[in-house]
Amino acid sequence: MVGTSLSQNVSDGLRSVAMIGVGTGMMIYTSPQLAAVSALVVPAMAGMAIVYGRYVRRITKVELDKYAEIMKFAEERFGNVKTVKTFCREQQEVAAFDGKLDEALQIGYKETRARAIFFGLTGFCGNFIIISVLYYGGTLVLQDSLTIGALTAFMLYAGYVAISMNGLSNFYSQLNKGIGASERIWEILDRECSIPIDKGVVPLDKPLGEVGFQNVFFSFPTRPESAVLTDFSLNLIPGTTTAVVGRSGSGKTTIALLMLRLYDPQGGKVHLDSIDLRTVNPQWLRNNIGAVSQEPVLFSCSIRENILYGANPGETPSLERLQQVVEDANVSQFTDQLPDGLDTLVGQRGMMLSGGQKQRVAIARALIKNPSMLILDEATSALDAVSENLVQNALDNLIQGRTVLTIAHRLSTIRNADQIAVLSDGKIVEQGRYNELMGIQEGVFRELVASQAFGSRN
Ligand SMILES: Nc1ncnc2c1ncn2[C@@H]1O[C@H](COP(=O)(O)OP(=O)(O)OP(=O)(O)O)[C@@H](O)[C@H]1O
Repeated sequence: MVGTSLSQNVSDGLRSVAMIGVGTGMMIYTSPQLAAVSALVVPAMAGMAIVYGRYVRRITKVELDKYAEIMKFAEERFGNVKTVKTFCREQQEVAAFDGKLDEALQIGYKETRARAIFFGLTGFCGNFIIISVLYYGGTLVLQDSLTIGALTAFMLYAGYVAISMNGLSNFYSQLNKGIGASERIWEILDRECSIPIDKGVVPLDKPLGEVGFQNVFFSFPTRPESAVLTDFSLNLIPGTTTAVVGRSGSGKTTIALLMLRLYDPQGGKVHLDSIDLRTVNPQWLRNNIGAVSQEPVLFSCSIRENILYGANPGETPSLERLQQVVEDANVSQFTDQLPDGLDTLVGQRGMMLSGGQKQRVAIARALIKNPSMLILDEATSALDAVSENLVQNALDNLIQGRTVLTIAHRLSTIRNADQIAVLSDGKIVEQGRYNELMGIQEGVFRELVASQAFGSRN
Protein backbone atom coordinates (compact mmCIF):
# COMPACT_ATOMS: atom_id res chain seq x y z
CA MET A 1 0.00 0.00 0.00
CA VAL A 2 2.76 2.45 1.03
CA GLY A 3 4.85 1.27 -1.95
CA THR A 4 1.92 1.81 -4.34
CA SER A 5 1.21 5.34 -3.10
CA LEU A 6 4.92 6.17 -3.18
CA SER A 7 5.37 4.95 -6.76
CA GLN A 8 2.17 6.75 -7.77
CA ASN A 9 3.44 9.99 -6.21
CA VAL A 10 6.81 9.61 -7.94
CA SER A 11 5.24 8.85 -11.33
CA ASP A 12 2.81 11.83 -10.91
CA GLY A 13 5.79 14.05 -10.07
CA LEU A 14 7.79 12.86 -13.08
CA ARG A 15 4.76 13.34 -15.37
CA SER A 16 4.35 16.90 -14.06
CA VAL A 17 8.06 17.66 -14.67
CA ALA A 18 7.82 16.30 -18.23
CA MET A 19 4.68 18.31 -18.94
CA ILE A 20 6.24 21.49 -17.53
CA GLY A 21 9.35 20.89 -19.72
CA VAL A 22 7.36 20.32 -22.90
CA GLY A 23 4.84 23.11 -22.15
CA THR A 24 7.61 25.63 -21.36
CA GLY A 25 9.44 24.67 -24.59
CA MET A 26 6.27 25.22 -26.60
CA MET A 27 5.62 28.53 -24.83
CA ILE A 28 9.13 29.79 -25.68
CA TYR A 29 8.74 28.55 -29.27
CA THR A 30 5.31 30.27 -29.65
CA SER A 31 6.26 33.62 -28.09
CA PRO A 32 9.59 34.25 -26.37
CA GLN A 33 8.34 37.66 -25.04
CA LEU A 34 5.26 36.15 -23.39
CA ALA A 35 7.43 33.30 -22.05
CA ALA A 36 9.78 35.89 -20.50
CA VAL A 37 6.78 37.59 -18.79
CA SER A 38 5.60 34.21 -17.47
CA ALA A 39 9.09 33.48 -16.15
CA LEU A 40 8.88 36.54 -13.85
CA VAL A 41 6.90 34.47 -11.39
CA VAL A 42 9.46 31.64 -11.21
CA PRO A 43 11.81 33.19 -8.55
CA ALA A 44 8.83 33.95 -6.26
CA MET A 45 7.53 30.40 -6.60
CA ALA A 46 10.96 28.89 -6.05
CA GLY A 47 11.43 30.98 -2.89
CA MET A 48 8.03 29.92 -1.56
CA ALA A 49 8.76 26.28 -2.34
CA ILE A 50 12.06 26.39 -0.40
CA VAL A 51 10.50 28.04 2.68
CA TYR A 52 7.47 25.75 2.60
CA GLY A 53 9.60 22.61 2.06
CA ARG A 54 11.73 23.35 5.12
CA TYR A 55 8.68 24.11 7.22
CA VAL A 56 6.86 20.91 6.22
CA ARG A 57 9.92 18.79 6.99
CA ARG A 58 10.24 20.33 10.45
CA ILE A 59 6.54 20.19 11.31
CA THR A 60 6.24 16.56 10.11
CA LYS A 61 9.02 15.58 12.51
CA VAL A 62 7.33 17.45 15.37
CA GLU A 63 4.00 15.83 14.46
CA LEU A 64 5.47 12.32 14.48
CA ASP A 65 7.27 12.95 17.77
CA LYS A 66 3.94 14.02 19.24
CA TYR A 67 2.21 10.87 17.96
CA ALA A 68 5.00 8.75 19.47
CA GLU A 69 4.54 10.56 22.80
CA ILE A 70 0.79 9.92 22.67
CA MET A 71 1.30 6.22 21.94
CA LYS A 72 3.81 5.93 24.79
CA PHE A 73 1.44 7.69 27.16
CA ALA A 74 -1.52 5.49 26.20
CA GLU A 75 0.52 2.28 26.39
CA GLU A 76 1.88 3.13 29.83
CA ARG A 77 -1.51 4.12 31.26
CA PHE A 78 -3.33 1.09 29.80
CA GLY A 79 -0.52 -1.20 30.95
CA ASN A 80 -0.87 0.14 34.51
CA VAL A 81 -4.62 0.49 34.52
CA LYS A 82 -4.88 -1.06 38.00
CA THR A 83 -2.67 1.67 39.45
CA VAL A 84 -4.71 4.31 37.63
CA LYS A 85 -7.92 2.88 39.12
CA THR A 86 -6.40 2.45 42.59
CA PHE A 87 -5.52 6.14 42.70
CA CYS A 88 -8.89 7.14 41.11
CA ARG A 89 -7.01 8.88 38.33
CA GLU A 90 -9.25 7.83 35.42
CA GLN A 91 -10.62 11.32 34.77
CA GLN A 92 -7.23 13.02 35.05
CA GLU A 93 -5.69 10.47 32.70
CA VAL A 94 -8.50 10.96 30.18
CA ALA A 95 -8.04 14.74 30.46
CA ALA A 96 -4.26 14.41 30.06
CA PHE A 97 -4.74 12.18 27.01
CA ASP A 98 -7.24 14.67 25.54
CA GLY A 99 -4.68 17.42 26.12
CA LYS A 100 -2.04 15.50 24.22
CA LEU A 101 -4.47 14.77 21.36
CA ASP A 102 -5.29 18.46 21.25
CA GLU A 103 -1.58 19.33 20.99
CA ALA A 104 -1.30 16.91 18.04
CA LEU A 105 -4.38 18.49 16.49
CA GLN A 106 -2.85 21.97 16.81
CA ILE A 107 0.29 20.74 15.03
CA GLY A 108 -1.96 19.24 12.33
CA TYR A 109 -3.73 22.62 11.99
CA LYS A 110 -0.37 24.38 11.59
CA GLU A 111 0.62 21.97 8.84
CA THR A 112 -2.73 22.37 7.10
CA ARG A 113 -2.47 26.17 7.36
CA ALA A 114 1.00 26.13 5.78
CA ARG A 115 -0.25 23.83 3.03
CA ALA A 116 -3.25 26.09 2.37
CA ILE A 117 -1.03 29.20 2.20
CA PHE A 118 1.46 27.48 -0.13
CA PHE A 119 -1.19 26.10 -2.48
CA GLY A 120 -3.11 29.40 -2.33
CA LEU A 121 -0.02 31.38 -3.27
CA THR A 122 1.02 29.01 -6.06
CA GLY A 123 -2.56 29.17 -7.43
CA PHE A 124 -2.44 32.96 -7.18
CA CYS A 125 0.88 33.00 -9.06
CA GLY A 126 -0.64 30.80 -11.78
CA ASN A 127 -3.66 33.11 -12.17
CA PHE A 128 -1.41 36.15 -12.07
CA ILE A 129 0.58 34.74 -14.99
CA ILE A 130 -2.58 34.09 -16.99
CA ILE A 131 -3.84 37.67 -16.46
CA SER A 132 -0.39 39.14 -17.21
CA VAL A 133 -0.06 37.01 -20.33
CA LEU A 134 -3.57 37.94 -21.47
CA TYR A 135 -2.84 41.62 -20.93
CA TYR A 136 0.62 41.64 -22.52
CA GLY A 137 -0.45 39.15 -25.25
CA GLY A 138 -3.46 41.38 -26.05
CA THR A 139 -1.13 44.36 -26.41
CA LEU A 140 1.15 42.36 -28.75
CA VAL A 141 -1.92 41.29 -30.83
CA LEU A 142 -3.03 44.93 -31.10
CA GLN A 143 0.50 45.85 -32.25
CA ASP A 144 0.34 43.01 -34.79
CA SER A 145 3.40 41.42 -33.17
CA LEU A 146 1.42 38.27 -32.33
CA THR A 147 -1.49 36.47 -33.98
CA ILE A 148 -4.65 35.56 -32.04
CA GLY A 149 -3.94 31.92 -32.90
CA ALA A 150 -0.47 32.11 -31.35
CA LEU A 151 -1.87 33.79 -28.20
CA THR A 152 -4.53 31.09 -27.90
CA ALA A 153 -1.92 28.37 -28.36
CA PHE A 154 0.32 30.06 -25.78
CA MET A 155 -2.57 30.23 -23.30
CA LEU A 156 -3.24 26.56 -23.86
CA TYR A 157 0.40 25.64 -23.18
CA ALA A 158 0.47 27.98 -20.14
CA GLY A 159 -2.66 26.21 -18.85
CA TYR A 160 -0.94 22.83 -19.16
CA VAL A 161 2.11 24.18 -17.39
CA ALA A 162 -0.04 25.67 -14.58
CA ILE A 163 -1.88 22.35 -14.05
CA SER A 164 1.44 20.50 -14.00
CA MET A 165 2.89 23.04 -11.56
CA ASN A 166 -0.01 22.31 -9.25
CA GLY A 167 0.69 18.57 -9.53
CA LEU A 168 4.38 19.19 -8.87
CA SER A 169 3.56 21.29 -5.79
CA ASN A 170 1.55 18.38 -4.45
CA PHE A 171 4.42 16.00 -5.11
CA TYR A 172 6.88 18.43 -3.52
CA SER A 173 4.68 18.70 -0.44
CA GLN A 174 4.43 14.90 -0.10
CA LEU A 175 8.16 14.54 -0.72
CA ASN A 176 9.02 16.95 2.09
CA LYS A 177 6.60 15.22 4.44
CA GLY A 178 8.32 11.95 3.58
CA ILE A 179 11.78 13.46 4.19
CA GLY A 180 10.62 14.86 7.54
CA ALA A 181 9.26 11.46 8.58
CA SER A 182 12.27 9.51 7.36
CA GLU A 183 14.73 11.76 9.27
CA ARG A 184 13.46 10.15 12.49
CA ILE A 185 13.82 6.66 11.02
CA TRP A 186 17.39 7.34 9.84
CA GLU A 187 18.25 8.75 13.23
CA ILE A 188 17.14 5.47 14.82
CA LEU A 189 18.75 3.26 12.15
CA ASP A 190 22.03 5.17 12.40
CA ARG A 191 22.27 4.67 16.15
CA GLU A 192 25.07 2.30 16.95
CA CYS A 193 24.62 -0.27 19.67
CA SER A 194 27.35 0.41 22.25
CA ILE A 195 27.49 -3.31 23.10
CA PRO A 196 26.82 -5.27 19.87
CA ILE A 197 25.05 -8.50 20.76
CA ASP A 198 26.86 -10.78 18.30
CA LYS A 199 30.44 -9.52 18.50
CA GLY A 200 33.28 -10.64 20.74
CA VAL A 201 35.06 -13.79 21.78
CA VAL A 202 33.03 -16.98 22.26
CA PRO A 203 35.06 -19.26 24.54
CA LEU A 204 34.65 -22.92 23.65
CA ASP A 205 34.12 -24.20 27.16
CA LYS A 206 31.41 -23.47 29.67
CA PRO A 207 32.75 -20.80 32.07
CA LEU A 208 34.05 -21.82 35.47
CA GLY A 209 32.27 -18.82 36.88
CA GLU A 210 35.08 -16.83 38.44
CA VAL A 211 33.88 -13.25 38.18
CA GLY A 212 36.04 -10.34 39.23
CA PHE A 213 35.32 -6.63 39.46
CA GLN A 214 38.56 -4.65 39.56
CA ASN A 215 38.53 -0.99 40.56
CA VAL A 216 35.33 -0.44 38.64
CA PHE A 217 34.06 3.09 38.06
CA PHE A 218 30.57 3.35 36.67
CA SER A 219 27.83 5.90 36.09
CA PHE A 220 24.71 5.42 33.95
CA PRO A 221 24.99 7.08 30.52
CA THR A 222 21.86 9.14 31.27
CA ARG A 223 23.44 10.47 34.49
CA PRO A 224 27.17 10.69 33.77
CA GLU A 225 27.69 13.19 36.59
CA SER A 226 26.57 10.85 39.40
CA ALA A 227 28.88 7.88 39.84
CA VAL A 228 27.18 4.73 41.16
CA LEU A 229 30.33 2.63 41.60
CA THR A 230 33.67 4.21 42.46
CA ASP A 231 36.69 1.99 42.79
CA PHE A 232 34.50 -1.07 43.31
CA SER A 233 36.36 -4.40 43.62
CA LEU A 234 34.87 -7.81 44.35
CA ASN A 235 35.66 -11.42 43.45
CA LEU A 236 32.99 -14.08 43.03
CA ILE A 237 34.55 -17.46 43.66
CA PRO A 238 33.36 -20.34 41.42
CA GLY A 239 30.69 -22.49 43.04
CA THR A 240 30.09 -20.13 45.95
CA THR A 241 27.44 -17.61 46.91
CA THR A 242 28.26 -13.97 47.37
CA ALA A 243 25.62 -11.69 48.83
CA VAL A 244 25.83 -7.98 48.24
CA VAL A 245 24.07 -5.79 50.75
CA GLY A 246 23.80 -2.06 51.10
CA ARG A 247 21.32 0.71 51.46
CA SER A 248 18.63 1.27 48.85
CA GLY A 249 20.15 2.95 45.80
CA SER A 250 23.71 2.02 46.77
CA GLY A 251 24.27 0.23 43.44
CA LYS A 252 23.60 -3.46 44.14
CA THR A 253 21.48 -4.04 41.04
CA THR A 254 24.03 -2.09 39.00
CA ILE A 255 26.63 -4.79 39.82
CA ALA A 256 24.30 -7.38 38.28
CA LEU A 257 23.88 -5.22 35.17
CA LEU A 258 27.65 -5.04 34.74
CA MET A 259 28.00 -8.79 35.25
CA LEU A 260 25.42 -9.36 32.48
CA ARG A 261 27.32 -6.82 30.36
CA LEU A 262 24.24 -4.73 29.83
CA TYR A 263 26.66 -1.85 30.44
CA ASP A 264 30.44 -1.57 30.31
CA PRO A 265 32.22 0.23 33.14
CA GLN A 266 33.91 3.57 32.39
CA GLY A 267 36.94 2.62 34.49
CA GLY A 268 38.50 -0.58 35.78
CA LYS A 269 37.33 -3.92 34.45
CA VAL A 270 35.02 -6.84 34.99
CA HIS A 271 36.39 -10.24 34.07
CA LEU A 272 35.11 -13.77 33.80
CA ASP A 273 37.66 -16.57 34.19
CA SER A 274 40.39 -13.96 33.57
CA ILE A 275 38.81 -12.76 30.29
CA ASP A 276 37.90 -9.08 30.16
CA LEU A 277 34.11 -8.93 29.70
CA ARG A 278 34.56 -6.12 27.14
CA THR A 279 36.03 -8.70 24.77
CA VAL A 280 33.41 -11.41 25.41
CA ASN A 281 30.40 -12.06 23.18
CA PRO A 282 27.43 -10.76 25.25
CA GLN A 283 25.10 -13.46 23.93
CA TRP A 284 27.45 -16.25 25.05
CA LEU A 285 27.88 -14.55 28.42
CA ARG A 286 24.12 -14.16 29.02
CA ASN A 287 23.49 -17.74 27.90
CA ASN A 288 25.63 -18.80 30.85
CA ILE A 289 23.97 -16.60 33.44
CA GLY A 290 20.54 -17.17 34.92
CA ALA A 291 18.93 -14.06 36.36
CA VAL A 292 15.92 -13.47 38.55
CA SER A 293 15.15 -9.81 38.93
CA GLN A 294 13.50 -7.77 41.65
CA GLU A 295 10.32 -7.35 39.61
CA PRO A 296 9.99 -10.40 37.37
CA VAL A 297 8.44 -9.61 34.01
CA LEU A 298 6.46 -12.40 32.39
CA PHE A 299 5.11 -12.43 28.86
CA SER A 300 1.48 -12.80 27.91
CA CYS A 301 1.54 -16.54 27.17
CA SER A 302 1.38 -19.78 29.16
CA ILE A 303 3.48 -20.63 32.22
CA ARG A 304 5.23 -23.34 30.18
CA GLU A 305 6.15 -20.87 27.41
CA ASN A 306 7.40 -18.37 29.97
CA ILE A 307 9.69 -20.97 31.55
CA LEU A 308 10.95 -22.21 28.17
CA TYR A 309 11.72 -18.59 27.25
CA GLY A 310 14.74 -18.92 29.52
CA ALA A 311 16.28 -21.71 27.41
CA ASN A 312 19.22 -20.76 25.21
CA PRO A 313 18.19 -19.82 21.65
CA GLY A 314 18.08 -22.91 19.44
CA GLU A 315 17.89 -25.34 22.36
CA THR A 316 14.74 -27.18 23.39
CA PRO A 317 14.95 -28.51 26.94
CA SER A 318 13.62 -32.04 27.45
CA LEU A 319 10.29 -32.63 29.19
CA GLU A 320 12.17 -34.19 32.12
CA ARG A 321 14.30 -31.06 32.51
CA LEU A 322 11.21 -28.86 32.42
CA GLN A 323 9.46 -31.00 35.03
CA GLN A 324 12.57 -30.99 37.21
CA VAL A 325 12.82 -27.20 37.12
CA VAL A 326 9.09 -26.82 37.73
CA GLU A 327 9.43 -29.03 40.83
CA ASP A 328 12.62 -27.39 42.08
CA ALA A 329 11.23 -23.86 41.81
CA ASN A 330 7.99 -24.92 43.48
CA VAL A 331 5.97 -23.91 40.43
CA SER A 332 4.17 -27.26 40.43
CA GLN A 333 2.83 -26.45 43.87
CA PHE A 334 0.34 -24.00 42.36
CA THR A 335 0.13 -25.22 38.74
CA ASP A 336 -1.16 -28.60 39.98
CA GLN A 337 -4.22 -26.77 41.33
CA LEU A 338 -4.91 -25.04 38.00
CA PRO A 339 -7.15 -26.78 35.44
CA ASP A 340 -4.72 -26.06 32.61
CA GLY A 341 -1.60 -26.71 34.69
CA LEU A 342 1.53 -25.43 32.99
CA ASP A 343 -0.55 -24.33 30.02
CA THR A 344 -2.39 -21.72 32.09
CA LEU A 345 -2.16 -18.30 30.52
CA VAL A 346 -0.53 -15.69 32.75
CA GLY A 347 -2.12 -12.57 31.18
CA GLN A 348 -0.38 -9.37 30.21
CA ARG A 349 2.87 -9.02 32.21
CA GLY A 350 1.77 -12.01 34.30
CA MET A 351 -1.08 -10.08 35.92
CA MET A 352 -3.14 -13.28 36.36
CA LEU A 353 -0.57 -14.70 38.81
CA SER A 354 0.26 -13.58 42.32
CA GLY A 355 3.59 -11.87 43.01
CA GLY A 356 4.98 -15.02 44.62
CA GLN A 357 3.82 -17.25 41.76
CA LYS A 358 5.39 -14.91 39.22
CA GLN A 359 8.63 -14.98 41.16
CA ARG A 360 8.67 -18.80 41.14
CA VAL A 361 8.02 -18.91 37.40
CA ALA A 362 10.88 -16.43 36.97
CA ILE A 363 13.16 -18.67 39.06
CA ALA A 364 12.23 -21.69 36.92
CA ARG A 365 12.90 -19.61 33.79
CA ALA A 366 16.37 -18.70 35.06
CA LEU A 367 17.22 -22.31 35.85
CA ILE A 368 15.93 -24.05 32.73
CA LYS A 369 19.21 -23.52 30.88
CA ASN A 370 21.26 -24.88 33.77
CA PRO A 371 23.55 -21.82 33.96
CA SER A 372 26.91 -21.88 35.70
CA MET A 373 26.25 -18.43 37.16
CA LEU A 374 23.12 -17.11 38.85
CA ILE A 375 22.07 -13.59 39.72
CA LEU A 376 19.30 -13.43 42.28
CA ASP A 377 18.20 -9.84 42.65
CA GLU A 378 15.89 -10.11 45.65
CA ALA A 379 14.55 -13.33 44.16
CA THR A 380 12.44 -14.15 47.18
CA SER A 381 11.21 -10.63 47.90
CA ALA A 382 7.67 -11.21 46.65
CA LEU A 383 7.09 -14.47 48.47
CA ASP A 384 5.14 -15.01 51.65
CA ALA A 385 6.89 -16.69 54.57
CA VAL A 386 5.78 -20.20 53.53
CA SER A 387 6.68 -19.89 49.86
CA GLU A 388 9.88 -18.07 50.76
CA ASN A 389 10.98 -21.05 52.79
CA LEU A 390 10.02 -23.45 50.03
CA VAL A 391 11.77 -21.45 47.35
CA GLN A 392 14.74 -20.70 49.55
CA ASN A 393 15.20 -24.43 50.18
CA ALA A 394 14.90 -25.06 46.45
CA LEU A 395 17.39 -22.29 45.73
CA ASP A 396 19.78 -23.65 48.36
CA ASN A 397 19.87 -26.94 46.41
CA LEU A 398 19.99 -25.29 43.03
CA ILE A 399 22.85 -22.94 43.79
CA GLN A 400 25.14 -25.87 44.53
CA GLY A 401 28.06 -25.81 42.11
CA ARG A 402 27.14 -22.43 40.64
CA THR A 403 28.60 -18.98 41.13
CA VAL A 404 25.80 -17.01 42.71
CA LEU A 405 25.46 -13.29 43.19
CA THR A 406 22.61 -12.57 45.59
CA ILE A 407 21.30 -9.11 46.05
CA ALA A 408 19.29 -9.20 49.20
CA HIS A 409 17.77 -7.26 51.99
CA ARG A 410 16.52 -10.20 54.00
CA LEU A 411 18.89 -11.77 56.45
CA SER A 412 17.29 -15.15 55.95
CA THR A 413 18.54 -15.23 52.38
CA ILE A 414 22.13 -14.26 53.11
CA ARG A 415 22.85 -15.93 56.44
CA ASN A 416 24.30 -18.93 54.66
CA ALA A 417 26.17 -17.01 51.97
CA ASP A 418 29.85 -17.92 51.58
CA GLN A 419 30.69 -14.25 51.69
CA ILE A 420 28.79 -11.05 52.25
CA ALA A 421 30.03 -7.83 50.66
CA VAL A 422 28.77 -4.55 52.05
CA LEU A 423 28.43 -1.81 49.49
CA SER A 424 28.61 1.80 50.55
CA ASP A 425 29.56 4.96 48.63
CA GLY A 426 30.20 2.95 45.48
CA LYS A 427 32.69 0.52 46.96
CA ILE A 428 32.92 -2.52 49.20
CA VAL A 429 33.54 -1.40 52.75
CA GLU A 430 33.20 -4.72 54.57
CA GLN A 431 33.47 -8.31 53.44
CA GLY A 432 33.22 -11.67 55.20
CA ARG A 433 30.80 -14.24 56.54
CA TYR A 434 27.71 -13.23 58.44
CA ASN A 435 29.11 -13.78 61.92
CA GLU A 436 32.40 -12.09 61.09
CA LEU A 437 30.60 -8.96 59.90
CA MET A 438 28.28 -8.94 62.88
CA GLY A 439 31.40 -9.04 65.03
CA ILE A 440 32.64 -5.68 63.74
CA GLN A 441 31.66 -3.09 66.32
CA GLU A 442 30.10 -0.01 64.69
CA GLY A 443 30.42 -1.78 61.36
CA VAL A 444 28.21 -0.82 58.42
CA PHE A 445 26.71 -4.32 58.18
CA ARG A 446 25.85 -4.36 61.87
CA GLU A 447 24.27 -0.98 61.50
CA LEU A 448 22.30 -2.18 58.49
CA VAL A 449 21.03 -5.15 60.44
CA ALA A 450 20.11 -2.97 63.36
CA SER A 451 18.46 -0.29 61.27
CA GLN A 452 14.72 -0.37 61.08
CA ALA A 453 14.50 -0.64 57.31
CA PHE A 454 16.73 -3.64 57.23
CA GLY A 455 15.89 -5.33 60.47
CA SER A 456 12.15 -5.02 60.21
CA ARG A 457 12.00 -7.22 57.16
CA ASN A 458 13.53 -10.28 58.83
N1 LIG B 1 18.89 3.26 34.18
C1 LIG B 1 19.33 4.13 35.06
N2 LIG B 1 19.69 5.37 34.67
C2 LIG B 1 20.15 6.27 35.56
N3 LIG B 1 20.31 6.03 36.87
C3 LIG B 1 19.97 4.82 37.33
C4 LIG B 1 19.46 3.80 36.46
N4 LIG B 1 19.21 2.68 37.18
C5 LIG B 1 19.54 3.00 38.44
N5 LIG B 1 20.00 4.26 38.55
C6 LIG B 1 20.50 4.93 39.75
O1 LIG B 1 21.67 4.25 40.15
C7 LIG B 1 21.75 4.14 41.57
C8 LIG B 1 21.93 2.67 41.96
O2 LIG B 1 20.76 1.96 41.56
P1 LIG B 1 20.58 0.41 41.89
O3 LIG B 1 19.30 -0.01 41.28
O4 LIG B 1 21.81 -0.32 41.50
O5 LIG B 1 20.46 0.46 43.48
P2 LIG B 1 20.13 -0.74 44.48
O6 LIG B 1 21.20 -0.74 45.51
O7 LIG B 1 19.91 -2.02 43.75
O8 LIG B 1 18.77 -0.21 45.11
P3 LIG B 1 17.54 -1.05 45.73
O9 LIG B 1 18.05 -1.82 46.90
O10 LIG B 1 16.60 0.04 46.18
O11 LIG B 1 16.99 -1.88 44.65
C9 LIG B 1 20.47 4.75 42.10
O12 LIG B 1 20.78 6.03 42.58
C10 LIG B 1 19.54 4.83 40.92
O13 LIG B 1 18.71 5.97 41.00
